[in-house]
Amino acid sequence: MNSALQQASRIIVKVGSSLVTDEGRGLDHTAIARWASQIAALRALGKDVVLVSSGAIAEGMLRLGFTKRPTDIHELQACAACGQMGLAQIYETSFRAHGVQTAQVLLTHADLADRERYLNARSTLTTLLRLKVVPIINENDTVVTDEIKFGDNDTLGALVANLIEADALVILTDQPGLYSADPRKNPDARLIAHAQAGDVALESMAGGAGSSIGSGGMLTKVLAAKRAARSGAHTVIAWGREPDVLTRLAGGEAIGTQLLAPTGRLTARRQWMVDHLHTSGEVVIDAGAAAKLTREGKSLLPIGVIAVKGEFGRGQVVTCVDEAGKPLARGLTNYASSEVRRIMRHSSTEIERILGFVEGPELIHRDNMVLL
Ligand SMILES: Nc1ncnc2c1ncn2[C@@H]1O[C@H](COP(=O)(O)OP(=O)(O)O)[C@@H](O)[C@H]1O
Ligand SMILES: N[C@@H](CCC(=O)OP(=O)(O)O)C(=O)O
Repeated sequence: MNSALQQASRIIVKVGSSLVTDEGRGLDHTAIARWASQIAALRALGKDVVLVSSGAIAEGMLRLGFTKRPTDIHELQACAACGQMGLAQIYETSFRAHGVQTAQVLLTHADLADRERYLNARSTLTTLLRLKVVPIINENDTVVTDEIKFGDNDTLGALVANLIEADALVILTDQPGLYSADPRKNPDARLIAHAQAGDVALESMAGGAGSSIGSGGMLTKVLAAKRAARSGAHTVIAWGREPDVLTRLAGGEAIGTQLLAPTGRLTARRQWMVDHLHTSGEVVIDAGAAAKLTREGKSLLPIGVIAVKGEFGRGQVVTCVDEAGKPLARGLTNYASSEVRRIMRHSSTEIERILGFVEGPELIHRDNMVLL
C-alpha cells in the first residue's frame, strides 16, 4: 500500500510536545532542524506545508523553573507565552537555514467559530502559502480557558486541514503509529498499518497520553483523523524521529498508520457545503449559463447573471435559479451581492475595470458548486 501522502499537494504536519521538547528536557534542536529540512524539501517539490507545533507549555515550564505542570490556569498561560518565544525562535532559525520564511499564527476556538474570523484566518493562511511561507500554528493559549480551548493540537491540526482544504494531515508523535492498544502498557499491541478514518473500532484501541508531557494521547489523534476526513483529508500517524519521515511519506512510502478518508476532497467539500451552509441569496441566470452549469459542468461567469436577490458577502453560499425561479445549483460566491450587481452581464475581462480588483474570472467556480 502507498502512503496517503503520495498525491497530497497541501499537507498539515503536527508535532507533539514530547517530540518538540525532547520529553520536556528542552527544545530539541536536532529534531526540529530535521523536520525543517524535510519541509523545505517538500516545498521545493511545490507542496504547501503548514506546521502545527505544540510544546509552548512544556518549554515555558522549563524556562520558568516549574518541575511539574502547574495547575493554576494563569501559570500555565504564562508558561505558554514564555515557551512560545522559544518555538518561534527555533523554527525561524531552522527554516532560515534552508532559505524558507516562517510566520507565526496563534489561533483560538473563537477564531474558527466566527465566520468572518474563519474566512480571515483562511485567507491569511492561503496567502502565506502562496507567498511560499511556512505558517507555524499553535493555539493561542494565553487568552483561552479550559471551556473554550481546542484543548489539544491534534484537533487544531484537523480544523486547520478543514480550514484550508488540505489533502493530508500528518501527526508526528512519540510512537511509530496507532497500535491496537497503548504500547506503553501492552507489549503485545500491534501496529495498525492502515484503516478507514472514522472507523469507531479505532477509538476503543486508543488511550490517553502515555507521557506526562503530551495532552491528548492517541484518542485525540484518531478523532482528528475523523474530523480531517470530513473535508476529504487523509491522516498519517507516525514517529517523529523516523529518519526522513516526511520526505519518505511524500515519496509514497507507507510509514506508521495511514487513516484514509472515505470520500475524495472535492466530494467531501461539496457535501459539507450542502449540509452546513445556509443560503444567503440568489442569482438569476440566463438559459445559456443554465445549460453550461447543468449540461457541461462549467463554472458560473458574471456574464450569465441577469438579476441578484438578497444580500450576501464574498464566500457565502448562493443559489443559482433559472428565469422561471427553479433552483439549479448552489455554490460559494467569489463576489458580494453589491459587486455582482455591478459585474453581471459583463465579460470576466471587465471585472477589474469595474470593481478595481479581481477575485477570479468566475462568479462561482465549479469546484465550489453543487447541482441541485
Ligand atoms: N493505541 C495506542 N497506540 C499508540 N499510542 C497510544 C495508544 N493509546 C495510547 N497511546 C499513548 O499516546 C501517546 C501519544 O500521545 P501524546 O503523549 O498526547 O503525544 P503528542 O505529544 O505527540 O501529542 C503515546 O506515547 C502512547 O503512550
Ligand atoms: N498549545 C499547547 C499544546 C497542547 C497539546 O496539544 O500538546 P500535544 O498533545 O503534545 O500535541 C502547547 O503548545 O503547549
